[in-house]
Parts: sequence; structure tokens; C-alpha cells
Amino acid sequence: MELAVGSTNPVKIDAVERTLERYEPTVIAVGVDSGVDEQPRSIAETVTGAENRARRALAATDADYGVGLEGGVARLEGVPGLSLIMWGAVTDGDRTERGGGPTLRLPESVAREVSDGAELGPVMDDLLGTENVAQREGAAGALTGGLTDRTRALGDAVATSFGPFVTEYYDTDR
Ligand SMILES: O=P(O)(O)OP(=O)(O)OP(=O)(O)OC[C@H]1O[C@@H](n2cnc3c(O)ncnc32)[C@H](O)[C@@H]1O
Ligand SMILES: [Mg+2]
Repeated sequence: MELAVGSTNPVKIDAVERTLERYEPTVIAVGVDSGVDEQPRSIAETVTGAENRARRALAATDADYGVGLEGGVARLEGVPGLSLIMWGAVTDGDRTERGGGPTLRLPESVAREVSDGAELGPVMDDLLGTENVAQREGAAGALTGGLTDRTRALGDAVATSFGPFVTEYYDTDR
């Protein structure tokens, strides 16, 4: 199975390779524009970024599927504080499906800087004294003490957005 992933971030490529391992994936990294802000600030903007990445990556290749992964922040109804969210989108060129990954509350100091306009990646690097944590364990790893990491967290978004293509349960939706 050939998959075009709309990013060159190694954690996103790894997340797709590992999650879809049983399909023996060939993954092509395609640097595309997400078409949304570098730091999406709502569920809708995050999902749109994932969709754009998936469609643009597929359009640039003859892969079977395009996959888009996007990280964002949002204030969610019923959940205090600012949340880190992540969404996936998968397209076969005809149909597009979306699915989410885990949600984490950001520490207040991080939430404040991001709310003031900063991008999460650099703010996390400042807090942790790291460089490019977004390309390694990510906020998901740091904020859980390693109970999960960004590859696994994004892998969940890959699984939930890919599911409708590999199970029969959604067939009646079409
Ligand atoms: O090259 P791309 O694919 O754009 O990879 P990225 O790391 O920038 O990932 P996103 O654009 O999807 O994420 C939007 C912003 O949120 C940040 N971000 C998202 N998840 C993160 C995480 O787990 N740890 C640190 N920063 C994260 C990221 O660094 C960006 O500033
Ligand atoms: Mg980015």
C-alpha cells in the first residue's frame, strides 16, 4: 500500500508507518502547505489543515491514499484551559475521512503564550530546554512523563481516520 503523507516531519511519517504496519506501507513524505495558520486555533481549522495536507499530498503522487496530520490548540466546551488537539484526514481521491487523536490540557504558562500568538512548538522548547521537541517526543511525551509520545498520539489519529477505509461498517454511509 502506498501512502503520501503531507509533511516532512519525521514523527508524522513514523506515526503512519508504525500504525499501518500490517498493510506493509510505502510512505512518501510530501512537503505541502496546510492552507491554514502554522498554529491552528480551533477544531475546524485543525481538521481543515489535516484535509488539505491529505488531498495535496495525494495530488502530488500516485499513492493509494493521502494522509494529513495536523496539531492545533482549542478551548473545548466542558474542559478547562487550552487543549492541545490533533486530527488526521485520509483520502483516496474520492472520499475523505477524519479522525482525532488524544487531547491534552496545556500548562497555564504555555497556554498564555500560545493564546498571545506564539506557536506551540517553540514555546514547548523554551519550557523544556529542548530543540525541535515537536519532531521527537512532542508535548504529548513531555506532558505525560513519557506515558505516551507524539508518534503514538498521532498514530491514534492515523488509526481513527483510516478505519472507515478498512472496515465494512461505514459502507452504508455512501
Ligand atoms: O512540519 P509540520 O508537518 O508542519 O509539523 P509540525 O510539527 O509543525 O506540526 P503541526 O504543523 O501539525 O503543528 C502545529 C503547531 O503545533 C505544534 N505542536 C503540535 N503538536 C505538538 C507537540 O506534541 N509538541 C510540540 N509542539 C507541537 C507544532 O510544533 C506547530 O507549532
Ligand atoms: Mg507546522
